[in-house]
Amino acid sequence: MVLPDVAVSAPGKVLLAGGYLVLDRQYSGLVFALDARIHVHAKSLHTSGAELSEITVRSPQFQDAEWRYGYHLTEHDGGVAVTQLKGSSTSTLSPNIFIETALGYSLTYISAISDANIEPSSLTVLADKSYYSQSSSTPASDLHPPRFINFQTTLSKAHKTGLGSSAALVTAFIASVLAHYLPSSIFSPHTHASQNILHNLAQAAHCAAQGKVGSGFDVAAATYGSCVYTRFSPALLDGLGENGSAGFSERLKNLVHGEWDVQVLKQGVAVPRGLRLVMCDVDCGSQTVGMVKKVLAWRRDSPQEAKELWDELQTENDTLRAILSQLAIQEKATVGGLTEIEHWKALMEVLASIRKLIRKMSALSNVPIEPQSQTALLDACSTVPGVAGGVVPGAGGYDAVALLVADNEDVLKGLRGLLEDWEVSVDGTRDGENSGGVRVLDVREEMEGIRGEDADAAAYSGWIL
Ligand SMILES: Nc1ncnc2c1ncn2[C@@H]1O[C@H](COP(=O)(O)OP(=O)(O)O)[C@@H](O)[C@H]1O
Ligand SMILES: C[C@@](O)(CCOP(=O)(O)OP(=O)(O)O)CC(=O)O
Repeated sequence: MVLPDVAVSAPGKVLLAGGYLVLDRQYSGLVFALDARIHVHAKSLHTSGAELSEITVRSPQFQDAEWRYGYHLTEHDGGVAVTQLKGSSTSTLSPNIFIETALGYSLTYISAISDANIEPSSLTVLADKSYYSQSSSTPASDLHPPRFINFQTTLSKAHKTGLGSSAALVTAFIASVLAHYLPSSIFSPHTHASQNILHNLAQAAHCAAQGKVGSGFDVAAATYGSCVYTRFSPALLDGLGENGSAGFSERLKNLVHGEWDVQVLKQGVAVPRGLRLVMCDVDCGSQTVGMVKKVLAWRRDSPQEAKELWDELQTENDTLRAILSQLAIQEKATVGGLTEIEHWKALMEVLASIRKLIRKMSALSNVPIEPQSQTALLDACSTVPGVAGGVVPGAGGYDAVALLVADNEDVLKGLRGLLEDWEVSVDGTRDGENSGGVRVLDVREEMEGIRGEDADAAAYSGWIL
């Protein structure tokens, strides 16, 4: 049977409100998908016959980014095991744990639910520019710059901008493999039922590859798009075991088809017309390792203090969502009229109030969630005309700020002007040490999650072998 060429894309994310809180099912996170996407194209691989069971994955925007896998059904219902094959002249032996795990989980799921013949295939990963801070390989004067650029470095040397590349990659990759091997009556990225399957499978694979169970808001955004996210109980993944262990195939199928207590609310989540999200990447060698552990340790040690603060934060986060959604419904927020309406003031106030509570959490937990240099940056951005305010997104730290601004070019110009010579330094370090510039990323919010793409799209030509 001839299997179709397919392409699927998944968006990046920003957790605008609810960092840390979202780790607990009692609270939720307001997550926006971003229009920076990772695409995965899949097609049949016509081998010369030397290696029959082979799947090749390439990420051609990076140097040495080709991985070849052999695969076979294991004994005792252990699922489909994949093993990285020795490189050809162009392929690398350095593993890509996210791709390897996503491939093993997808093939195991396919073999558990169907008789599909897993023929050799070739997958190509293409990421939008904003995932990495590398300077573009195309001149700025180019009127029609290509969608995908050569990042001219290796994956391990590339400087990530924190948009959630591994979650978007794993989600798009699994969707692409399922869409390639399964008939569209069984899996199609647009149907709700398929999205639930994809979400569950991607969460399981992403946790396995990461070696930890986070809240999963990034995989939820990659699948469903912008939403209010209440996490799944981590216990759901208990007992799944490793790919290849006896009975893994059945356990994975049951997990993916089972009831998940995750909650994804899309209604009432919007950025109104006339407003937009802006992400700024801070190029600062910050050390954020261990921040989650430290915040959770503070919460364990001071449960009452933490509960009061988190409840207050949740209320403000809900208010932020409500203001945005009311504005979206009213659609009064035209570019010219926006600053006049009452909601604009309310939006500024709620962002300021969220920041105040986050700074309180920073102080109480002694974790630099909104460190002083980010306070200075956010304060300065908030003085630019047309900027309602901003926050440190996700876990916070020195890496990024997210702003809500009137959607027009003058505001962006104002911001770029401010940031041109701005330097953020890790608090307590000397000038120039551990410091870096700030860049407005070319991304904005987007409502949609996983998306089937045209496999023959012109943007892919030249990248697919
Ligand atoms: N474009 C890509 N091509 C291939 N692998 C990728 C790509 N983007 C991300 N990955 C995989 O995801 C890993 C990065 O994941 P991680 O460090 O968790 O970053 P993030 O916070 O962006 O998710 C990479 O080491 C690689 O395995
Ligand atoms: C602390 C958190 O609630 C949010 C972290 O959000 P980030 O967006 O900072 O995450 P990474 O992209 O994984 O670095 C942890 C979680 O929800 O898993």
